[in-house]
Amino acid sequence: MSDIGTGRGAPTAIDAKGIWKVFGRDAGAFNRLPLQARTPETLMAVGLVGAVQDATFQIGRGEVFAIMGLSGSGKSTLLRCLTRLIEPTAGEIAFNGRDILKLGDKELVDLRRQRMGMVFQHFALLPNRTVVGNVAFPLEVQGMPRVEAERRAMELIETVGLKGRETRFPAQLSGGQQQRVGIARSLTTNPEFWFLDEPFSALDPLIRADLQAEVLRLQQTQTRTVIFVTHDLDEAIRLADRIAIMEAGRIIQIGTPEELVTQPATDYVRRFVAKVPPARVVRVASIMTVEPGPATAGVNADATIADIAPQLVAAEGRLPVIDGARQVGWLDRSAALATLAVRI
Ligand SMILES: Nc1ncnc2c1ncn2[C@@H]1O[C@H](COP(=O)(O)OP(=O)(O)OP(=O)(O)O)[C@@H](O)[C@H]1O
Repeated sequence: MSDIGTGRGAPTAIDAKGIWKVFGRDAGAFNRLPLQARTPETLMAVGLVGAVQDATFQIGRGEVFAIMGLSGSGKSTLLRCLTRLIEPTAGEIAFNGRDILKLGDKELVDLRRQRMGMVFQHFALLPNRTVVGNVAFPLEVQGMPRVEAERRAMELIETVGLKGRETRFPAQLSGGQQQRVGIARSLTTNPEFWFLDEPFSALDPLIRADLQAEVLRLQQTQTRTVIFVTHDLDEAIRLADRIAIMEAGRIIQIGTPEELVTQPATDYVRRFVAKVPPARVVRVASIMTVEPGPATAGVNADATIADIAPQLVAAEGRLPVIDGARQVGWLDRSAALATLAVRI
């Protein structure tokens, strides 16, 4: 399988270690608790809520990383800790090796303005600015002359499919269009880190699918490190290289969609992924026979079995598997068809 885009093998962009976020009247009491006493039960006994508990993970540069779980499991709190919109109670967070919890206010503002883009469920557009005025705003804040900022804004407005609506005000747009403005605005500064918190959940299914496709398209043209929160497994599978599953403040498994479906760590994860058809997540590379050969055409090692269903229908026997321009193996047609038919 290719490492590009999966973040595997890529340098670590975000390194989070032992992150806790505790809410409560005396949240400071948490840091006075001995390490072994930092359990949900003890916290509850002293009137604290462990919204995020001991989260440790790395995200590779260029990786799309989803945080998912049921309502109240701590997804938004974790995302906000990563951007320091909420200060973690304990833990370490490094971006490209630099500890962001040690940044002063000005450095943090600079980091957010120059290298982070953020999109939230509620669009938070400026009501008195037009579409182009909203999208250009982050660049103007950075000091770019208005004409230049608006020129760059126009490019992004076109990218998100809002050309022709640039002089409208937010109130004159539908929810989906407003969210597109939010997406364009979050990208004007060409951020290295893109944080999205349930960006599409207020939208109807067709617009949602359009915007998901837009995110994938943008990711192919300008690779960035993307961290997004969703409670929609379908969305996570579609967009993410890896998914972190949270339950009651803890990350209980991190894996590719295929790993979560084929090797769920707990019953909770198993129930979460129970409805996912394996063919949607199992990749050709996982079930092929490794055997280099001379073929230059065949099925892509990185494709899912569902992706190659039309080729399976037409094929006989086995299909060459291609990675880049090389044949890396063979895919047995009946083994692949079994994935389509079977639940794991
Ligand atoms: N400011 C706060 N004060 C106290 N408790 C909070 C605060 N913010 C969040 N919590 C609690 O922390 C836990 C995690 O909340 P969070 O919003 O991160 O969950 P979530 O998984 O994003 O949920 P949802 O999908 O419903 O948005 C919840 O129990 C919530 O009640």
